[in-house]
Amino acid sequence: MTSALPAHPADLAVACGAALDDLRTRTPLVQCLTNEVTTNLVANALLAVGASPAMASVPGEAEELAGAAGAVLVNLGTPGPDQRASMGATVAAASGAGVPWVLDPVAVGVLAVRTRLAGHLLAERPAVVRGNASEVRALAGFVSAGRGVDARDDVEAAADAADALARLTGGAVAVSGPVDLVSDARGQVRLAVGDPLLTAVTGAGCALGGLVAAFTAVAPARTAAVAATTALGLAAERAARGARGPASFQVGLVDELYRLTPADLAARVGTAQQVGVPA
Ligand SMILES: Nc1ncnc2c1ncn2[C@@H]1O[C@H](COP(=O)(O)OP(=O)(O)O)[C@@H](O)[C@H]1O
Ligand SMILES: Cc1ncsc1CCOP(=O)(O)O
Repeated sequence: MTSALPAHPADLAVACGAALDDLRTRTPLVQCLTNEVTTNLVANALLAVGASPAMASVPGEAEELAGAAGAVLVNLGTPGPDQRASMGATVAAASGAGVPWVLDPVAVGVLAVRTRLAGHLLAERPAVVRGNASEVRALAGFVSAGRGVDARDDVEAAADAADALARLTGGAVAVSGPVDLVSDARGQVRLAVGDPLLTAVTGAGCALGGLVAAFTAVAPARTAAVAATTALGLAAERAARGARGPASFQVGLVDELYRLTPADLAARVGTAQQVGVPA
């Protein structure tokens, strides 16, 4: 982690732009234990912002790579036997080596095996938890309306859960939705950014988890969460303009992540931030 934690909204915008610049210069290795549905989109999103993705799930190799990576992503979307056997050692190796790791608790609260697994993994204190509102509520022990991988709770209904999780981990928690929320010990940031087409392709949330991980390699947790959320959201806004539907939108999304500049990102972080708690 390199940049200082920014205090003011304008400082946060500048820090996010600087983080994208750092990412493109340093091309950090991001070791991903992620699901088999969306792994290609996650890898391409990471490449598009300048990171170097590696999906190594085999027990032994997974933790070996985690200790040498710039950041680690653990996404619980399809936790098969290899991943279940390697996740604990992978996050322990990351924590032991001072490598930040991100937990994406896909469908936690809906399915028992991954809900238990997520509870164990939390003990290794992820730098960022990135989930939708239902997942964040469930992970924090709140009653959740989640069904499958999609949220059935509003982002604002997960605000207290996000704060509680952030206190537990000492890191940041990013709740995705129409207006995203990032919580850490210093408070909450709300970001009005993105396009509804993000909900029409599978893997937008997973790609966001990957991007958050990439940014944690070069920036503190809150800056990383805000930068990744805004990068994906801005790319989506631009991709939506030329899209004929979800498939061309997904192609355009990767193109727009690739074309994003630090100045673009800093400017959109500036305009995306919402002041005050919505009624
Ligand atoms: N209605 C919406 N309008 C604009 N952006 C959205 C909307 N819903 C979700 N997003 C964005 O889509 C991305 C994935 O969020 P989400 O769909 O909540 O994740 P998940 O796939 O984990 O359920 C985030 O960047 C979020 O900001
Ligand atoms: C459909 C599905 N099933 C298990 S993982 C997965 C992908 C979920 O991706 P996202 O929540 O990012 O759309």
